[in-house]
This record gives sequence, C-alpha cells and structure tokens, in this order.
Amino acid sequence: MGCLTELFVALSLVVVAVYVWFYHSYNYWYKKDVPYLEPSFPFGNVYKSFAGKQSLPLVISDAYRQFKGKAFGGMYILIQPILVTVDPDFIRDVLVKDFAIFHDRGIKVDEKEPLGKHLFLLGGNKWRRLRVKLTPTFTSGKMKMMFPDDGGLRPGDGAGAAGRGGRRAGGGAARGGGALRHRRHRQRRLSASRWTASATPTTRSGSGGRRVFQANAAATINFLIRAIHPKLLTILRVRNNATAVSEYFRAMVRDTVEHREQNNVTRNDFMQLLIQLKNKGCVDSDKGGSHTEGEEDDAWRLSIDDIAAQAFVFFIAGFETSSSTVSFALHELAFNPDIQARVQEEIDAVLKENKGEVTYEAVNNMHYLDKVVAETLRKYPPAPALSRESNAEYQLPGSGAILDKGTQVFIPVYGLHHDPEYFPDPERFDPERFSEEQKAQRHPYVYLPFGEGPRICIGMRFGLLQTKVGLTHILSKYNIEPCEKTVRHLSFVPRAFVLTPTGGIQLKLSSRKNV
Ligand code: HEM
Repeated sequence: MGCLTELFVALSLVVVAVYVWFYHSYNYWYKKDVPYLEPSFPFGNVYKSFAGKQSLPLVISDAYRQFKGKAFGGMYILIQPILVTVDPDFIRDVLVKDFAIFHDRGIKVDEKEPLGKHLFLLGGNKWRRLRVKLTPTFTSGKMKMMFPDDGGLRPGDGAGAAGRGGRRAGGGAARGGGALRHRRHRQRRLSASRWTASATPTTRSGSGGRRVFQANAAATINFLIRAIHPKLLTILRVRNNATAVSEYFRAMVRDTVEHREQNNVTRNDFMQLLIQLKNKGCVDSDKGGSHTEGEEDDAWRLSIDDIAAQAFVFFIAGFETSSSTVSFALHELAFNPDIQARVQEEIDAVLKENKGEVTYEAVNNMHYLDKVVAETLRKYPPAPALSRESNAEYQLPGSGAILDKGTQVFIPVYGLHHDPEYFPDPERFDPERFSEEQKAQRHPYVYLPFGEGPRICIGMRFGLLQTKVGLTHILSKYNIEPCEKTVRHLSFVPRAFVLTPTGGIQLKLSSRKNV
C-alpha cells in the first residue's frame, strides 16, 4: 500500500512538473511582446493536427487568417514556439533578403538514414554545394533532351527502372471513356499519379512509390516527439517508417546504375545525369561532346548513396506534386466547361501547327494552359506551407522583438493563396488572375507554389512541364465532366504533408470524337 502511495505521489509530481514546464513555455511569445494564439495544454495550437482533423500546413494557414493585419504571429507546436509570417515584405526578407539567416528548413537530418542526405533536407554548406551540383540537371536543354523524338513524355516513358519493372498504365486505360481516379489505380482507369511517376525516372511501380506517401499515425507521433525535442527521438529509439522504403529505393538505384554501367546503356533521364555526377563530379553540358557544366570536381563525386538520396527526393518531390496538380486542374475544368473549351481550343490549335506532336516548344506555346496551371497551383498549392529556421538572432521588422536562433518560421502559402485581399473571391477558379496586368498589380510574394529565393523548388520547370504535358495529352483526347461520385468542394487528407484530396478525385472522361 505504502509503495502504491509513493508511486501515486511520484506520478502526480511528474504530471505537475510537466504542466508547469508547458505553461512556462507558453509564456514565450507573451514575453517577447509578439502577437500569438492562445495555446492549450498539451498540444499548444496544433490539437487538430494531432487529432488527425487537419494537416499542420492548413492549421498554420488558419492561423494566418487570425494574424491578418499584423506582420507575423506566434504559435506553438506542443511547446515549440513557431513564427507565422503574414506581411509579404517580411516573407520576401525571410526567403530572399535575409536568406543567410534563414537558409535551412529546420527539419533535422537523420544522420543514420542514407536517403536523408538529399537536397530538400540538407542545410548550410552541404546544401549549397549540392544545389550547385544539381542545378545543371534542370536546364531547359536537359528538359528538352528528356522529350523523346516521337511526341513527348507519356505514361510509361519513364525509362530506367520504371521501364524494366514498372507496369505500363494510362495510355489506353481510359479509352472509350471512364472515371479518372486520383490516388488509387485500377485497370481501365487513367491515373494522374501513375503518369507522373513514369516520367520521373526511378520508379519500379506505382505502388512502391505510394508507400512513400502513406501518411500514418506513427509519422504524426514521430513529428510531435520531434517538436518537443529532436533528441527525444534518439533517446526513445523511435524509428520512422522510412526503413523499408529506404531499402527498396537504394536497391533500385544500385540495380539501375549497375545495369546501365555493365551494359553500356545510356538514357535521357535524371538517372543518367546523376550517374555523371557519380563518375565525374559534374554533368555534361547541354552542348554535348566533352563539355561539362562547371569544372570536373574530383574532390567531390557523388557516392551511390548520395545519388540514391537525390533520386529519392526527385521522386518524392516531383511525383505527388505534379500528379495532384493534373488532377486538381481536371477537377476545376470539369466544373468550368467554358474554361475547358478554351484550353482545348488552344491545345488543338498548337498541336495542329506541330503535326500533332506534343513537343517541348509546343507546350511552351500554350499560354492559356499556363494560366490554367498557375490558377490550379494557387487554389491547390501542393506544398501548403514553407518552412525556414533562423541560424542567428534576428530583429523582427517593425517591432522591438528579437527572434531567437533556432526558431522555426512558417510561410502559410495556402493562407496567402486564399486571401481575398490578394485573390478576390478566392474559391472562384479564374485563370485571368494570371494575366500580365493582374500579376503586375499583385505583391510577388503572395503567390508561392514553388517557394522563392535560393531554395526555390529546383524542379519547378520540370514540374510545370510534366503537368502541362499530362494535361495536353488528356484534354486533346477527352472531355472532362463531373460524375455522380464527384465532390464539388474538396477536403484534404489531414495527415498528408502534400495537399491530397480526401477520397481522391473522381471524374467522367468521354472521348472527343470530333478531334
Ligand atoms: C507541380 C510540381 C511541384 C511543386 C508545386 C513543387 C513545390 C516545391 C516547393 C514549394 C518546394 C520548397 C521551396 C522553398 O522552400 O522555397 C520545393 C522544393 C523542392 N522540389 Fe519541388 N515542386 C514540384 C515539382 C518538383 C519536381 C518535378 C522535382 C524534381 C524532379 C522537385 C524537386 C524539389 C527539390 C529537390 C526541392 C528542394 C530544393 C532545395 O531545398 O534546394 N520538385 N518544391
């Protein structure tokens, strides 16, 4: 009995100590005189995210609406104070002017995870050096090179591992009409995600890729423990669910490299460029021959694990983002038949001029399609928030407050894109928001689907290209309409980091018999 009482007293003391510790932490923004949202024990301001009701980037975008009128505001992920930017001038400072202080994302790299050392996660000099090496893999010359001579990127054209292990999908899947489902693949159904996976050269099959995106409770718990203190992950020996994915990916990259090197196979894809970085430390110039982009860098050739990590990030960053954009665009076009007709008219005219071929130049000549994609990325930004971390103390603009070193700063992209001050009637789908006149009237830092500054999405041009090529192929052959299962106003999966529609997107495709 005595023992039980002691245990009870000890437990009560622990609970009280934790409570006091949390409440003490919740004074952080108050003491700095920074406007903040009132936190509640123990989740701070992210209960909805913890409970699986709303994703963290969307919780942050809601906070943006509450801070509107101020330059920034503070909130808490459990007890971790984070700053949300509101004023577009301040956003420009964080992303560009004061990049030297905010060059990292504040996401810790797991040193034991070989695939973790990729461009998105690395910080400081490691990031800078890698970014310089990888930038030449995304030139317009390289993009062009990835177009096959017979009419552009298509489902199944992915090459490399995708060609060997992947199943061909898409092409005839929706022939004669059918429903388009985003996220799940069934035979005879056209899948936007399957299409972009095959254009990114590292997939064995769509389902392998899918595992990377499986959002689950374990990932959320991992994230929250990290928010209390990153070291707790090591102390508690919490492994994220990445191990199986990591092994799968590394084996696939090793197989592909070995296959190409042993059989002298070369292909026009990212993997080939990564192999050049492994063997020479730089990629061949767009001019061909022995020219290289930059000097050969013997001191740092990428290791096989380095290239696996980059292939992995190209896949995760390029797969769901572009395929969701195709799906979201088709969803909006189904409900806006006049816009659909106009974009189809443009596609038909440009393809006619190009003898029916979907070439790099043809896609770049589709100016209305460009606006449709831009408006899709406004309404549905695949990355609904950006993050940065301060690496030094920082004077907050128009305030006496100093941001401490190591504070995470979030830029609420979704909130900005849905702010009626910048995009009147934000739920309306209107590509004309991206006419030259309207763009010139807007602050440039309120539209950030690819981020901005030196850390802007490195694959932006490729992402836009594969999205437009996908839409061109689909819209040149099919009319898109809502079907009985279509939901007009989409909601989003709460545990996903990339904006993902709950229940997928379901639409009716019917053959355009007149073309
Ligand atoms: C519609 C398609 C895409 C969207 C909306 C998108 C969006 C983004 C965003 C918002 C960021 C963060 C930028 C920042 O923090 O300022 C990012 C980073 C990145 N993206 Fe993309 N992305 C897309 C396609 C791609 C593709 C196709 C690839 C590669 C093949 C790619 C590779 C990357 C990489 C490696 C980074 C990290 C860059 C760095 O930290 O230096 N993305 N992307």
